[in-house]
Amino acid sequence: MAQYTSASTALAVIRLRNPPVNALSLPVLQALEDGLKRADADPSVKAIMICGENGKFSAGADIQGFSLPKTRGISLGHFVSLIERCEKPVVAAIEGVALGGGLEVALGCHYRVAHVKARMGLPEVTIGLLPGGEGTQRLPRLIGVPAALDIITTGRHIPATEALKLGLVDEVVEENTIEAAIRLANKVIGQPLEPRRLSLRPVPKLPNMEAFLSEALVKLKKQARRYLAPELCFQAVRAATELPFADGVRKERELFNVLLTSGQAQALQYAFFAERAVQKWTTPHGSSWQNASPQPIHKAAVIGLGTMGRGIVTSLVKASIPVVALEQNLEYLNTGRKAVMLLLEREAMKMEQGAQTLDFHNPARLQFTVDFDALRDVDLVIEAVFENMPLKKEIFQKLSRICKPAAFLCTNTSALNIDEIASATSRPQQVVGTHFFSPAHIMRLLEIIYGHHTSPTAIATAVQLGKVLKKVGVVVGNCFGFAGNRMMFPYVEQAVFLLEEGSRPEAVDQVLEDFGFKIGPFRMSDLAGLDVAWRSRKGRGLAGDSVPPGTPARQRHGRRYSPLPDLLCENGRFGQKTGKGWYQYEKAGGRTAKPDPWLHNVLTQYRDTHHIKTRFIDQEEILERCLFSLINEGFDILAEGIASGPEHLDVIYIHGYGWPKHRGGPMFYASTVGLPRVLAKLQRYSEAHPDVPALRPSTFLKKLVAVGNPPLKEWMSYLSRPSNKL
Ligand SMILES: CC(C)(COP(=O)(O)OP(=O)(O)OC[C@H]1O[C@@H](n2cnc3c(N)ncnc32)[C@H](O)[C@@H]1OP(=O)(O)O)[C@@H](O)C(=O)NCCC(=O)NCCSC(=O)/C=C/CCCCCCCCCCCCC(=O)O
Repeated sequence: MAQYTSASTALAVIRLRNPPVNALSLPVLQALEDGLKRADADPSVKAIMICGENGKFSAGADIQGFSLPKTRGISLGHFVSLIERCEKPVVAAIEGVALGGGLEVALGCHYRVAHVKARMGLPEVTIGLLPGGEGTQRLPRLIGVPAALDIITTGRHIPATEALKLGLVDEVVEENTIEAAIRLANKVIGQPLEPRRLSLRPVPKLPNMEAFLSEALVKLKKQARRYLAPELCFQAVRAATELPFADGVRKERELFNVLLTSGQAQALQYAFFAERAVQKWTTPHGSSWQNASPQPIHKAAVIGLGTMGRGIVTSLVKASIPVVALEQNLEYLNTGRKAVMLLLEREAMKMEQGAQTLDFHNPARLQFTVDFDALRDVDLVIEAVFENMPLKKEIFQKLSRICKPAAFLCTNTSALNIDEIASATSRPQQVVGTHFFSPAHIMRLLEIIYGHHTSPTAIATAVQLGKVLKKVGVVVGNCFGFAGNRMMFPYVEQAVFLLEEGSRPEAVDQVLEDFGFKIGPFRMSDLAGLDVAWRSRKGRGLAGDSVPPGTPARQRHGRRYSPLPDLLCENGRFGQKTGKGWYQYEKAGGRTAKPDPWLHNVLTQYRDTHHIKTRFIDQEEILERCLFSLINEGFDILAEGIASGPEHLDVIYIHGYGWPKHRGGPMFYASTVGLPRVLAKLQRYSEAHPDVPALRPSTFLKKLVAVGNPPLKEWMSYLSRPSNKL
């Protein structure tokens, strides 16, 4: 828990010990206190060093423990103050990470020595909290308000070199941190400790403190979208500028308790563990890390340099994987090359700020070609051409002939059948879906889709590739739209139905943006381009010439259908790219959405033509119909074994679809609303709209309500058998 030893007669060593990251549990903190008291009482001890076991200082308070009743009333500040008040110099030896409560412990120490590879930070804001171990009061006193506010409100990790520049640490070493800390401890024995006690220091003044704080608050509020923690972090830091230390600490504790009981902290902590849970993937057939080893990818290829392909190439280059980028002709290749180079230059500039370099001018690292033969020696190919099954099959047939037998063949598709694509090859076991999200070099989600024949090794290799690309890879089964888009279809469908019934794009978007989405469904469709889904609907016989004559305008296959999106496309309104879609924009490619009187007129005429009685639709109905239909689909996906748990769907939505993280993801949100309420509302909406299957409650949801609304982590145990539609 925390081991007490002595490095020499004069030096006591307290080693935090709680693998894997030395999280601060109650036993760790108790042992820390015992160690301090023992060292204080021992006259032969002249200095104390605090370090962490296994090359990691500490990743902070044990996040699992926040909700436990036994931790109520426990103050980390008490332990940090004990360190600071120590009459013998205390030196922190920081290796690996010192995060959250870990860094607060280090701030209680009189001196800090860090290894050059160590990272420090106060990431509590990312789990819905604030640094509640007096960190909001000590850090501004040490490094000033602007830097402290940045670190506390963003939660970003600071590399040791930056920490040294900021004055967060006293020394950075390249070799043995423990020895360097011992040296420093021996050097400072006998020196006055008062100036080293941060609680006694004043907060450094700024000539324009009030203006600085007001501006920072405006910025934070703009980004927060109902996410409480950044603003409360701000208030705690402001308290440090206005109040004496002890009063600031009281304020910090008060704000911490508001966050702890807000529900947002619970959602964000759930999201933290969900992200880690999905990395331990399994499939209904029993494949998992346990029985599959990823193969190394020394060289990759990307086919197609459209928007997706460009982002994927950029991601691979950033991960130092040599890439062959292939296009169908020289004209497309040159356009693609220029676009990729631009992206890489931008990325290189960003990386330079963090003292990293990006080498992409070397042809051994990035090669552009129109020749499929250049793909002979690659270990993995990612095909990223547009969503056209015959084209994808033609490419996979070619790849099957040209690539070496061990090569993995990935398809970047957002909905198409992996098995059908794999059927074009002689190695379906090596075919896997890799659904990147646009922009692919920025968005963190990677949906990894296994087909009927995909081998565990191929899945493991794709998951490992995701890790190397710094993505969150979520393994799902094969069905139309996979997990993410399949849940998105009913959401967007409801949004359009709401327009038919009387609402407007701006009203629907506003409700969902107020809920916390980055952008509502109509702004999102305009951004993505309405033509993409139109092409898909035409391909599936839902729109255009392939619709059988005599089909009612607002019905397909006996279900309600809205031709409104088709109508927009027929008028050349493809969204931002054409300057018009559900909104109007300042120009083609413009970003500022303005309500469009043209659309409002079209909606009025449309309702008249189809004899739809317009009614006022309130915010509650907008929110529930959009979200509950999406969640309902999620329950079907779980029941079919397409995703292995609700956490998977939540991670997909947080990292791929702009779901507000402080609401934990759609399935977590459903659990907070209460499944009986979700079911009751779906039943009501379904009765009002019997021709909309997406509103018909899922059998699995009904079952969970019937068994008494169990907690989310128990849901999967109510499925009688793990099944998959494959
Ligand atoms: C950067 C990381 C540290 C490491 O990243 P990586 O190498 O990629 O590894 P991971 O897969 O992320 O993590 C490995 C495993 O470790 C688990 N983990 C990581 N951090 C914690 C943590 N802080 N608590 C619990 N468990 C943690 C992780 O789940 C993995 O487990 P598994 O292998 O999947 O099973 C990265 O992990 C990271 O960023 N971690 C989070 C850092 C963070 O957010 N820190 C802030 C924590 S909040 C805090 O410090 C708040 C302080 C203020 C007030 C506190 C008041 C309460 C005081 C005492 C309460 C003590 C409760 C005690 C309960 C008890 O005794 O039982």
